[in-house]
Amino acid sequence: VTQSPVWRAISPAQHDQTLFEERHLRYIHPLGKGNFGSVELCRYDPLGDNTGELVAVKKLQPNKQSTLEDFKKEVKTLSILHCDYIVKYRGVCYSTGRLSMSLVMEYLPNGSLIGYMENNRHNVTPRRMLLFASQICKGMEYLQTLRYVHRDLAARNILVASESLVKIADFGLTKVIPCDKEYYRVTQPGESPIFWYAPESINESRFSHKSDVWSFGVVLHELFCYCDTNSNPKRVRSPSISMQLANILKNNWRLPAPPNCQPKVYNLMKQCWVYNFEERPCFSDLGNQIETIMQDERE
Ligand SMILES: N#CCCn1cc(-c2nc(Nc3ccc(C4CCNCC4)cc3)nc3c2CCN3)cn1
Repeated sequence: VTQSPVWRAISPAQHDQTLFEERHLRYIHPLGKGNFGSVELCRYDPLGDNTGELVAVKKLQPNKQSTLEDFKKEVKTLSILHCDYIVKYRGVCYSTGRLSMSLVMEYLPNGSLIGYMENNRHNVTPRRMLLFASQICKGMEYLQTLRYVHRDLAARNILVASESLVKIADFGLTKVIPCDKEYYRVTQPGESPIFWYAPESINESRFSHKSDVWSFGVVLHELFCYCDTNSNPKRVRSPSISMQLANILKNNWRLPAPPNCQPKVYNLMKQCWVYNFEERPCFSDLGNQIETIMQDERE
């Protein structure tokens, strides 16, 4: 019966837009490294005439930390997220032979916020930074409605879709908070980006929407420093660094205000960095405060 014309016309495999055939996925060049994998620019060109669309493809790089299971969870997570401020899932590509798969996503031509801010330092105004911040806030608010904790909110994981739109990406560390708890405890901390971590995440590997708020404060700081890592180095490697960082945070040391940063904006950062996570604002509070500052902000 499968050979009859009716069956052939509607066989789902042919019309499953989320299934990308490896033979039509043309590699172009690398785009970056995420959690658990590298991201490459490809053209999906089934007609073979270069009219196919550009896509960003994340290939799993299995190593001690990341397994196919983790990657499948990342794919599943991204596939159910539908928000203007979150990078769009396009589908998967199963590689023949090798027991591996790739995640296919929309390609955002301007790259990550880091490179964008460094290259456009002179024409990004504080007002535009606040627009980007409010969009990240909205994306995080959406994630929170689904009980997702991103756990790796950082400028390197924010992508620039256009000069007026940014999107959250890299859900490799994202976890769902169980229904009976308000936080997620991680067993193996792995390669932790501790300079974006809240104190409870450093000390107890405890992650919640409020620890994402702390990281959002660090992203705000990165934004208002034009992602210039010289002004505030945020990636230092040493065995005792997490203990030292935990102590200075406990003693209320915080990142200094970025140069020429309005007090109202630095005040937002400091709210995100309140030691006790219960006293930190939620993303909707932050979003409202940012909108208010934007209205007061004269261009
Ligand atoms: N997040 C996260 C960490 C992992 N990661 C994700 C991407 C990614 N990049 C792009 N686009 C992209 C990236 C770089 C450039 C240039 C910048 C100048 N220098 C040369 C390269 C251009 C455009 N689009 C994407 C993605 C994922 C979904 N869509 C890259 N790294």
